[in-house]
Amino acid sequence: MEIVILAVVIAVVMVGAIGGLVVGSRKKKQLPPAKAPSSTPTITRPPAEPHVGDEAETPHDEPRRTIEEVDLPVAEPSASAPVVVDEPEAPEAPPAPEIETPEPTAGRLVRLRARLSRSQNALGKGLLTLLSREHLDEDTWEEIEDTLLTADVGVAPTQELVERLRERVRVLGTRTPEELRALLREELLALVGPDLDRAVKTESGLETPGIVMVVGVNGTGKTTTTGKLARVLVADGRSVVLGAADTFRAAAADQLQTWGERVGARTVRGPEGGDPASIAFDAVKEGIADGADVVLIDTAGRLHTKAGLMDELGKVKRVVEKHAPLDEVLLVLDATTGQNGLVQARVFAEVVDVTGIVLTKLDGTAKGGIVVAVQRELGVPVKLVGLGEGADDLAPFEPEAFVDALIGD
Ligand SMILES: Nc1nc2c(ncn2[C@@H]2O[C@H](COP(=O)(O)OP(=O)(O)OP(=O)(O)O)[C@@H](O)[C@H]2O)c(=O)[nH]1
Repeated sequence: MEIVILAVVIAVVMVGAIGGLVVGSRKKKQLPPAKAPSSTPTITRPPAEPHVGDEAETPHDEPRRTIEEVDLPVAEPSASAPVVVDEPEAPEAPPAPEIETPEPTAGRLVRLRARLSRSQNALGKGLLTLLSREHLDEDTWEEIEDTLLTADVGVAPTQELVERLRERVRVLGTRTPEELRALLREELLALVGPDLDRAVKTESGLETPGIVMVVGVNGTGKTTTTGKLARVLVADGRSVVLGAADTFRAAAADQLQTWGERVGARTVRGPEGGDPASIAFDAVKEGIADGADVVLIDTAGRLHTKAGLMDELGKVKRVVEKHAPLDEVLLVLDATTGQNGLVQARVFAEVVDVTGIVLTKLDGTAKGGIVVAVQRELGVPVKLVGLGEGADDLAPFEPEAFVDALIGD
């Protein structure tokens, strides 16, 4: 019996102890949060990377906050953390080139006449001064002749001009400056050839586009001229395809393409060092497929003395003509090279039937007389003149405006 009583007492004590424990633990959970001791670090928003001008430290009088009072820090991309972007950003496309509106071609030579000032001073003004002398003796006529030769007019045209001037001055007798100017104008104009057909032929008259090929020795300005001509045509409302058959000079195709993009003209090009004839062929094919008005083919610069290169040019022409006949073969001559240009002209004309001449860099020379000489040499008219490096510095050649620019106002 005593044992039973003892067991009951132990049981009661144990139940009481367990109950107290449970209650105690519940009480602990319900306790208000203990105030954090001052040594406990508070979790605050991680300090942002300091910027120039930021305070170096958090102000000390700012009340400390407990963990419950602090908002979770908003995740901020740090310099070291990888930035996760939902969608990979597409690489930025290069901006589409802006299509330019080229200047109208009419009257360009008049606008650019100041660029002929070097020829004007050497040729036009020089002649007027000499002709205005009171006594036109043999020495003076010789000086007049020299002036013409120095300006690259060429021997035969110079002699013809001097003959005519002598005759007319003699008939005129006393001369006023106005009369002399008019006389010189007339004679220079007759020499330049006011009646030659100088239109760049870009209309084939067939279903196919007009085809123009641009040829010449190195560095005369073929690519630049092809680009400028594309602008002239676009300004006149024509659609143009460019053929970059200059596969010799690495940058030529890029250069041509840039010219084309500026006026919205497509460029057909091939691999560097590729076959120029096949690129020219493809360009015309593309022009036909596109229904373009004109295909302009730029060719590599080649020395007229290299037979292999000249044969290649003949091949380009023949291959293009499998599509349709060429409407225009423009020979680009650098006006500053003077008489050497005439030799080039002769050889190119033999190989590819040059139909028109482009005289470039007339802005940088006193030798404007080359216009006369080269036409005489080839029997082919100067159709365009380059008067600067600007995009619209290529002008249709107008004999009147040219002579007026030479002799000044
Ligand atoms: N001042 C002046 N410079 C010009 C004229 N035409 C072309 N040029 C410059 O002449 C240089 C040669 O021109 P390009 O068009 O590259 O010559 P290219 O004949 O195609 O040269 P290659 O392909 O190497 O034979 C460039 O710096 C042009 O800007 C012009 O009328 N006046």
